[in-house]
Amino acid sequence: MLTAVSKFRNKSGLASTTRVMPFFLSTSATATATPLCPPPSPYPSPHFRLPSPPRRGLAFLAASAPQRDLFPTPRQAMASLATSTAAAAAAEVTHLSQRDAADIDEQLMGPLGFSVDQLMELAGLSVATAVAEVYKLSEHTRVLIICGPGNNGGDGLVAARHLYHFGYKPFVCYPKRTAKPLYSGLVTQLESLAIPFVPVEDLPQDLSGQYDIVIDAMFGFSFHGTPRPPFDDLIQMLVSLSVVGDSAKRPPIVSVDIPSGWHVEEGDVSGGGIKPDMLVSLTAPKLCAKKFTGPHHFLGGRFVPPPISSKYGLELPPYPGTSMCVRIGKVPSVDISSLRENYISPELLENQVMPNPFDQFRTWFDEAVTAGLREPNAMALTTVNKAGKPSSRMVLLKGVDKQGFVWYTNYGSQKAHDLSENSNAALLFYWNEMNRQVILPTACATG
Ligand SMILES: NC(=O)C1=CN([C@@H]2O[C@H](COP(=O)(O)OP(=O)(O)OC[C@H]3O[C@@H](n4cnc5c(N)ncnc54)[C@H](OP(=O)(O)O)[C@@H]3O)[C@@H](O)[C@H]2O)[C@H](O)CC1
Ligand SMILES: [K+]
Repeated sequence: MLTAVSKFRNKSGLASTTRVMPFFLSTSATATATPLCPPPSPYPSPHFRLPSPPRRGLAFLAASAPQRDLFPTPRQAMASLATSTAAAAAAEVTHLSQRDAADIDEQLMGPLGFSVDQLMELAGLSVATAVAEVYKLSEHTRVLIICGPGNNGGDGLVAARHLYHFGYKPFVCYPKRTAKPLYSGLVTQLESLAIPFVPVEDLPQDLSGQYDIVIDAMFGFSFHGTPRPPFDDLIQMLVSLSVVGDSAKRPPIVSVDIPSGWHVEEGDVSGGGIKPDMLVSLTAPKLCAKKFTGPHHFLGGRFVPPPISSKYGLELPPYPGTSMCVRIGKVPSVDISSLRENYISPELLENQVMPNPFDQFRTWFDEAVTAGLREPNAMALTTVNKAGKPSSRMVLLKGVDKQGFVWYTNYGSQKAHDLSENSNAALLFYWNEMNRQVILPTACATG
């Protein structure tokens, strides 16, 4: 029997300690082969249910389906904040003419000292990270990248390499290869990764069965006129793909910089062009992007120096943190029931955990810190008032030892008030990235 401790601060700032009543620890981690938690069902229960308390003491759960709606990770919260901030700024984003896009390119690679390889690498990396942000590896693995003869095609080749390293399985269709060292080098890099190059004639007319994502890297801002073979047929293939009604049943189309075949400024003039699900604009969106109606519009190419921004009066959203891409435009409304993740962590058996739950907690906590998780000491504290009404909030663990878990609050807080009326409380640590959570149902007492 051990004790959890909470320290309370009074309003004058003086800390006093709250002794938490004893709680029981499971010391029965015997060598049975019973999983502590079964593999989760991929289908969430239609009913909201509070987790049933574990047998006694600390419960260590691995690979368990998290209660996402109740408990977003700090990273998710950050991402959604960045997303909504960017969406608010979307109205202000500058759209470039074809001429300005080409001018900017020339200046970057002239007086501003960039090389095309460098810019292409950053552009392709942006595309790969944007794709990975929207289309999770757990549900989209096979990526077909159709590359054109120019730099847009080069971006596609670079993206293919990064997607490979992110764990995707890329396939490249590159029918008109450009005989320059930059492009042949990119091809060699992909060949060294055994990424298949698929001839146009080997592509199935209906791409839905073989690929989970199709990346259109055929033409960018230098496209003009109407598409010539073999790109005319390839574009038609993507057009037929996008008319399949149910977007969940076909691979999404991701266009790099410009939906290929669209007029760079006017957009899909005939109305019979590609309708991409996602557009990754590079440097700044081109005028045609105003006609993009798909759910995901991202900006990539995080390399614009101030002389370019000021010369062209560029209004662009800030990139969050170290990200290579940022969402612009409307944030799509999410079908909450479709949010699920496949958990592939190994099961956790009773005979794999330490006999002393505090030792096990400390090991997992240290692993969470070492893994670089943000605020691994954040925990949900649930208290219950005398009327039996529960309330939860996030608090920070300030210490742990064999006497218990320590956090701070002041006497005036609701949690302190609840605890003074009712000593029942629960703590929950949730380390999403490690597929782990620790639950402590316990009784607290001030001291
Ligand atoms: N600063 C940036 O944002 C950067 C963007 N990058 C990417 O580069 C493209 C622009 O690349 P560019 O090489 O200038 O142009 P395209 O990729 O659009 O393609 C030009 C080739 O396409 C041929 N073409 C043009 N029209 C047609 C057509 N109707 N049918 C068939 N082929 C066509 C063209 O041949 P031509 O003989 O007609 O001249 C070229 O071979 C930009 O959009 C970004 O994706 C950089 O990677 C980094 C910097
Ligand atoms: K494109």
